[in-house]
Amino acid sequence: MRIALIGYGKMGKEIEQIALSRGHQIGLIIDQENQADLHAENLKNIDVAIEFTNPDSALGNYQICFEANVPVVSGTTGWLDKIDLVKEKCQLGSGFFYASNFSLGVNLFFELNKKLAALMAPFSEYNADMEEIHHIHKLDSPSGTAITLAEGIIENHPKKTKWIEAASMKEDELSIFAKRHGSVPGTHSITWHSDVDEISIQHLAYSRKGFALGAVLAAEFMPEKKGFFGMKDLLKL
Ligand SMILES: NC(=O)c1ccc[n+]([C@@H]2O[C@H](COP(=O)([O-])OP(=O)(O)OC[C@H]3O[C@@H](n4cnc5c(N)ncnc54)[C@H](O)[C@@H]3O)[C@@H](O)[C@H]2O)c1
Ligand SMILES: O=C(O)C1=N[C@H](C(=O)O)CCC1
Repeated sequence: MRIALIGYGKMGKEIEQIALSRGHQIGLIIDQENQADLHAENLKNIDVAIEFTNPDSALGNYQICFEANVPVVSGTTGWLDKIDLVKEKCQLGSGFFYASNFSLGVNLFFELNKKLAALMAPFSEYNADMEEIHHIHKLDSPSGTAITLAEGIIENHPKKTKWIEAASMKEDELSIFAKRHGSVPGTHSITWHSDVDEISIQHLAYSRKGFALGAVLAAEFMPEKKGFFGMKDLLKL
């Protein structure tokens, strides 16, 4: 496959290594300095674009790819307030794959988190909170992964109706504590506390390799696809 990398930062470079090792070609690399090169002519022989930039640039990049009929895999977080615009484009025939976290381990963790929340539903003596830790360069907070985890709890626990990024004493609010340290690739923990004990689950990424491999597998899934896809479609979870 010929891949366009849009965003050649920490993730773009990691994805390049995995894509080359799986026999793909990188046909185009776009970063901030040459963003004007992202246009239909340069996308002509591209099978799929992989986009990891930032919350402000993502939607514009998707639109250019959609106009050029190139499917997009994106992991950029912090832009989901505009997701309806992307879904509308997908209904009109564009192809888009999104995951707040592309790693297999995190996607298994999403399922475990939902099951634990459902198990806790009848036991009001337990209350949950969440901690996420990432590197100091991360722009968005809480992480996209933390928001997906929070949504998994809210869907499966009748008392939780919203998340907040602060300590809350309200029973219906799930507290998320976002911390930024050094070069941490991504750690997410959920703890259910009672007066007598606690149960914690944690996912800790050792590096960005798991995210990058998931993004390349998503890219391999996308050529010729139309519609909006996610990790559930890829992993059949
Ligand atoms: N879904 C996942 O599994 C996953 C994993 C890691 C990171 N992320 C997300 O991916 C995004 C990128 O992460 P990163 O660690 O690679 O960040 P990064 O800052 O290292 O890289 C982003 C790159 O995008 C470039 N850029 C900025 N504006 C651009 C534009 N208009 N066009 C093209 N390139 C542009 C920057 O110059 C930079 O090189 C973030 O939103 C992060 O939260 C998601
Ligand atoms: O390094 C980042 O930035 C990460 N972003 C994603 C998120 O916001 O959840 C995935 C983990 C790494």
